[in-house]
Amino acid sequence: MAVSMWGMATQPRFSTMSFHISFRSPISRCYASLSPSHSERHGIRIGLPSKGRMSADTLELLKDCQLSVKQVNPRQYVAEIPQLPNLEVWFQRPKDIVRKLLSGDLDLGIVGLDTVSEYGRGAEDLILVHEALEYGDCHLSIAIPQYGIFENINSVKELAQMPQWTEERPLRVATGFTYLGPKFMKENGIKHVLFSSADGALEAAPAMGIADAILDLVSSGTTLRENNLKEIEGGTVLESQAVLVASRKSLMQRKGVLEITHEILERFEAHLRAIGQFTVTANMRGSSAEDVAERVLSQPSLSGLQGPTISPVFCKRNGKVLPDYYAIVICVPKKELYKSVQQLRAIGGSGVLISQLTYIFEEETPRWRQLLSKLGM
Ligand SMILES: Nc1ncnc2c1ncn2[C@@H]1O[C@H](COP(=O)(O)OP(=O)(O)OP(=O)(O)O)[C@@H](O)[C@H]1O
Ligand SMILES: O=P(O)(O)OC[C@H]1O[C@H](OP(=O)(O)OP(=O)(O)O)[C@H](O)[C@@H]1O
Ligand SMILES: [Mg+2]
Repeated sequence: MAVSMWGMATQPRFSTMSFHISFRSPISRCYASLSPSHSERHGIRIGLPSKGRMSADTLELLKDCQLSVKQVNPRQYVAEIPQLPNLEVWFQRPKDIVRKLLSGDLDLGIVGLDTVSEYGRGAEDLILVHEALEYGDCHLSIAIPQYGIFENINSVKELAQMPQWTEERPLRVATGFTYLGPKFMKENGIKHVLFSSADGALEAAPAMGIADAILDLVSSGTTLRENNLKEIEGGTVLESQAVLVASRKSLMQRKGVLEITHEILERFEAHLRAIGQFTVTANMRGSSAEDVAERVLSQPSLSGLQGPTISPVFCKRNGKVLPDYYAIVICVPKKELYKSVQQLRAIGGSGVLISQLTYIFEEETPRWRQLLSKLGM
């Protein structure tokens, strides 16, 4: 057995093949005996991270989508979203959200893709409804020391080819990702690896002599740098960000889950599309709406998502109602904002008003189609 597991402290050795974490934790089994099982309960449940770096951003995303969570106090693990009265919110640790989706104790959840991949272990019952909620960005990566025998090692290939690793003395990797780690090594044909399960401050393991390398989440890279570790080419196991995940069984069988998922998905997509877009309105004189449109469209930063929308603003002159000037409305990406204002001014625009967009609803939610097709509908 090339890839195997060793315990860091007093844990016994495990081989990867025989190392299986039960999806149903003792806690969820205990809940199951106390509360109605998957088929018996009627409420629809979403699991949200109870703590950690995903927690605040998740609540903020929901709030931005007008789905504010009403939680009586931070230690209460059940809450509600008044806009979605049929939905129960349960605050759980990210890994428990995935475990409870699999055990049928939750229907929907928001966690990092890393957590879904590690604790979901490719289970068919888990469906990614939205795979890019645009926060919680990080990647799961192998890191090795910058010094000593690793000084000139810069890729996974070079790491694997080091003569130091043998069956008797394998490469020791400390990680909390005891499913994804061995899987990655196997897929990359890396022999003579021994994984140890550990959580928290993994970056200290090489300097302490406990491991040769680590496999952990990286976002800014500061922790690696501060501990004289480096990432290597080909060593990224997974790119991760927050995702909306659902139980296939719940979507297909539990009344109302599909409808609630549709509403949440529509709001998420419309909101995320709107982030970074502004509506810009301005006034412009011109002989006709077409004349104004031509001037607007001659500028590269003013073409908008669709449009521009140009409406006549009327006034009464000598008893006659006539178009006096035109109001222009366009959508502009945040990074183009100032350029757009300059271009509007250059073509005679005045009174430029800018407001942030909350939602952009398209005719159809692309991910909804994808979800239905994943469900075979
Ligand atoms: N730099 C980062 N380190 C760890 N996780 C990150 C980072 N950046 C984003 N994340 C995301 O945040 C998620 C939750 O991380 P967090 O450390 O808050 O909780 P946790 O690790 O599950 O809790 P605990 O460490 O107490 O077990 C990760 O699964 C990942 O998706
Ligand atoms: O690339 P960086 O921005 O430096 O972030 C990476 C670090 O953040 C996480 O630890 P966390 O803060 O969650 O502490 P933990 O080890 O207790 O989980 C992760 O396990 C890394 O150690
Ligand atoms: Mg952590």
